[in-house]
Amino acid sequence: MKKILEVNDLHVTFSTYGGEIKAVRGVDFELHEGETLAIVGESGCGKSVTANSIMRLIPSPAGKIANGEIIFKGNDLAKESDKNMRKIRGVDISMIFQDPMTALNPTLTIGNQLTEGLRQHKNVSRKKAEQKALEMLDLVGIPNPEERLKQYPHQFSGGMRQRIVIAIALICEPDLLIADEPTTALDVTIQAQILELFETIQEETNVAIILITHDLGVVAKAADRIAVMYAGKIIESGTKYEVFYEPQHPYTQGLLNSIPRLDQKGEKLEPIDGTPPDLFSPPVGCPFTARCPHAMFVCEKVYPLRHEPSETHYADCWLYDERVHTPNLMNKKEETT
Ligand SMILES: Nc1ncnc2c1ncn2[C@@H]1O[C@H](COP(=O)(O)OP(=O)(O)OP(=O)(O)O)[C@@H](O)[C@H]1O
Repeated sequence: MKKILEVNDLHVTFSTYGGEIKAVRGVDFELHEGETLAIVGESGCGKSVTANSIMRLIPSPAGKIANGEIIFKGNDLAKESDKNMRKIRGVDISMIFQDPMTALNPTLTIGNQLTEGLRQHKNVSRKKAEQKALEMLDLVGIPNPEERLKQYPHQFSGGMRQRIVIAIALICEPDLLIADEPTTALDVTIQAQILELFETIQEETNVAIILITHDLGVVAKAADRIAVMYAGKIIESGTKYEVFYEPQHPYTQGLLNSIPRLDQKGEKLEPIDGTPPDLFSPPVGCPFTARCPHAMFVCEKVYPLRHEPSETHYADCWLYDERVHTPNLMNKKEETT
C-alpha cells in the first residue's frame, strides 16, 4: 500500500500568559492508503493538536509548529503556503469533528452544503455536483436521497447529521480523512453504525483515516493500527492486535484495565490514579512516571529508549531494558529502603 502521510518529530507549542505549553513533543507516525490509524489517549494529551497540525489549523500567532515535518504525498505541509493549504483542505484532506450540528449550516439545504465544496474546488456543473451529492448520500446510507437533498439540518437526527457531515467530507474524494471524536456526541447504537460506515467507505474509496478518540472501545472495531498518546508523545504504537493483546507500556495496560472487555468477564475495572503532567514544564524522563505502578529511579531522570517487540510495535518504556535492572540504576523502592 502506498504511503500517503509521514509525520516526523512534530513539536507544537502555544504561548500563553502562563508560559509556553508544549502540547505535542516529538510525534512520529505514518499512514498508508486504505488504512485506519487510531490516535488514543486521555483529554489534553495532544491528539487534536496533532490532527489540527496536519490541517495547519493551529491558531497563530499563539500556536505554532515549532519543529518537524508533515509529508503528505511528497510535500511538507508544515512549510506549505496558506494559499496551497486552502486548496488541500477539504479536497485532499478532510476533517470531521465531534458535533455534527455545529459542522452544518442550519440555513442551507443539505444539497447546497454537499455541492458547495465540489463546485468551489473542482469546478463541476450544478447538475454533475447534484448527481455526485446523490451518490454520496447513498454511500453514507441516507434513504430517499432526492427528497433529502432539499431538506435542512434540523430535519435530520443526530446520527443522520453525522452521516451528512461524512458525505460532505468525502465528496471531493480526499486521500485522507481525519475524524476527531466523530462518535462521542452520539448514542451507543448510532456510534456503532457510524463506525461501520467508516469501514464501508474505506472499502469503497480506499481513503486513509486518522481516527482520534479517548475511547479504546471505539478503536477495537474501527482501527488497523493504534498510537497511544500521553503528555504530547506517542508512548506506544502497534497493530490493533499488538496493542490490545500485548500492551507493553504501563499506561496502555492501565487504559485497557479501565475499559470493559468481553474477554475478561468478571474482572474489576481499574481507573488510572493521578493526572497527567503539566505541559508548561513536562518532565525530562517518562511523563507517566508519577502514575506508573512499575516506576523506577531511571524513569523520571531519562526518557526511555524505544522497546520494539516487533517490526510494527514499539513502546517507550525502561521496563524492558536489562540495564535498568542492575544495582547502579536501582529501582525507586530499593533506593528508599
Ligand atoms: N489554542 C490553544 N491555546 C493554548 N493551549 C492549547 C490550545 N489548544 C490546545 N492547547 C493545549 O494543548 C494540549 C493538548 O490539547 P489537545 O486538544 O490536543 O488535547 P486532546 O488530547 O485532543 O484532548 P481532548 O480530547 O480533550 O480534545 C492541552 O494541554 C491543551 O490545553
